[in-house]
Amino acid sequence: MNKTETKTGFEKLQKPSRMRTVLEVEKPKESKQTFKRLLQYFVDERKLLIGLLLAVTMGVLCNVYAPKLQSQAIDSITQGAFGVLTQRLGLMLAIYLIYGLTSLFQSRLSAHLSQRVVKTMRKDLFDKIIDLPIKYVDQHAHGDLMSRMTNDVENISDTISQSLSSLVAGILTIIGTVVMMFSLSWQLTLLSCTTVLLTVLVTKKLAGWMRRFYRQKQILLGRLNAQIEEHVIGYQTVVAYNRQPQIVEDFSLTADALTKTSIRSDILSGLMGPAMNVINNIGFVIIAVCGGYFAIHGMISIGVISAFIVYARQFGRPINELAQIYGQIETALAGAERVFAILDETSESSEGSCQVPLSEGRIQFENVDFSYIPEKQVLYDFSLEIRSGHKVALVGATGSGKTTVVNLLMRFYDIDSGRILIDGTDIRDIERDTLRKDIAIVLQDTVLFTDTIRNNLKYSNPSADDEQMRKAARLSYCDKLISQLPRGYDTLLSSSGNNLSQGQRQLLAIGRAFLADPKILILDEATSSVDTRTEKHIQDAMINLMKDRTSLIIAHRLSTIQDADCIVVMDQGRIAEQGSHDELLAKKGKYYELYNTQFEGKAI
Ligand SMILES: Nc1ncnc2c1ncn2[C@@H]1O[C@H](COP(=O)(O)OP(=O)(O)OP(=O)(O)O)[C@@H](O)[C@H]1O
Repeated sequence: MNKTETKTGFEKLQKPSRMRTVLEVEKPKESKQTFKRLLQYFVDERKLLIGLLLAVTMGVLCNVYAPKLQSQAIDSITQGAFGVLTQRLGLMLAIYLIYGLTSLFQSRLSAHLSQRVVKTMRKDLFDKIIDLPIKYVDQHAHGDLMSRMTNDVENISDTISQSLSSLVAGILTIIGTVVMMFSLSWQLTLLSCTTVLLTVLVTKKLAGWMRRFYRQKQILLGRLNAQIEEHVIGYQTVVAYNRQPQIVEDFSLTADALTKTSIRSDILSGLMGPAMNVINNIGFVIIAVCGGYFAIHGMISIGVISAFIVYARQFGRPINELAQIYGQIETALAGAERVFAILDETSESSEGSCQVPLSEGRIQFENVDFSYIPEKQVLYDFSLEIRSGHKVALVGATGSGKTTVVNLLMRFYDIDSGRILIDGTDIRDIERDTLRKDIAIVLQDTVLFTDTIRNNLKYSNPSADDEQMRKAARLSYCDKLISQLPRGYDTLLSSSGNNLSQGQRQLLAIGRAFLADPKILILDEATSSVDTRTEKHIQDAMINLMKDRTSLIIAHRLSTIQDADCIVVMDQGRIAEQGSHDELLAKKGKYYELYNTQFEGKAI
């Protein structure tokens, strides 16, 4: 096997990419700390936890005491004490019955406990993801976030339900068994304990490796999910460019790496059982040889040897189980680390204490500098004043920073320096919710949800009544379109509105913005061509919507913004010029160039 073949699939896949940066940033945390945090989720369910611990303790007591009774029963046969024998057998029967009942309780309680912990964890995670700054979501593959929410949490849940009672029972059984063994023969007990040392060493080594592979496995699973998600969403583009073979190849590459890592991880967990068996058998040999020797020399009775053989098995089984559980817990901890890494991200704070609704909708950008990533500045010394009720258009080549201006006004990102004021108040002093309540945004990539048209329209204002909703639909020219649908406002949009055309979706988005009744309006003019009739409807709807509101339009076609109060021409993050359409044409500068380019039918 050459050197490359010895690498895991995971290592081979470590190609430079944006994902890689993300993966490398998340260094594993202290497992003790992760364990403590995971434990806290259980402590919060203390009633169930205490119930489970009681049931487990009861079961262990029964299990540990039964062999002693067995030893006494055997010795009573050799001594001919049949009264004692019947009594011991009766007691053993009662103990096994109680053991059966506690096992039943244990499995029920542990199922409830694990599912409740997982539910809380999923909720925390979802609340967090919903609250994360746009910046974080932008920089992380969505499939990976989903993978943490589903696979990692599921793994923690499986581990909890399978291992928690075994873990507690195992520890208690070992303690109880050692006490009982000591009460029978301290010499044999000490000899049996030599195997424990061996077990601990082997377990620690194997579990460490398992955890490493699990981490790799989950990262690859996250990447696989991200690939699937991207290609399902962008399926049309994939098919249009005949990229199916390429994406199948990319998918296979990740899937192969995942398979290799999974096989290695499975082999390791499979090794745990046989390794423990070997160690146990060594323990049996020690008891058989030394126990026989002690019995011949009259140091212990036959009953004690029989009890020791049961105890040795009882002692070995939880050690075996603990060894395997330790491996599982290690992998669950690796999953928990990935979950906690998201929980530890700083939420988008609502900062700013001002909750007073915007009064006029006057916007001022003052010497704003901004960069998404430190080494690449996007806006330079950007200053602009938009008076209340005015209509301002941002134009400029692609990548010149138009969308960025909007992102900053919405506080999706915070500026590096300068100020943005609305009605004279710095937007950092306004509570985010208050700020966003008075700003509506209509993007060219309209987002609709798999829900009824009614709920999609009311998304911006759930308390609006049907009358207001119909009025908004009328003003946004989508009432006709809705009336032609089989169930009108109750028509269910399938897969996020894919059963509507892009133009129709945009009309609904305008209707939604109407219902929000905002002071400030942001319009991202659609670049995609829709039929002329729909385009006219969209334009008329936008004109209606802009009436008496401060509007900021990201314009792609200069023909639609000639009546704007001010046109701002952006060039590489700076304002190149600004003024009315006529003023800018007269200047014969950048705008004039752009206008002529479009007039000649070329793209800007
Ligand atoms: N999330 C992001 N992270 C890093 N850089 C970004 C991000 N979004 C945009 N940029 C960069 O910022 C610059 C300005 O982008 P912006 O989207 O504001 O341009 P635009 O004028 O709106 O372009 P278009 O007309 O194509 O929509 C571009 O160089 C772009 O690569």
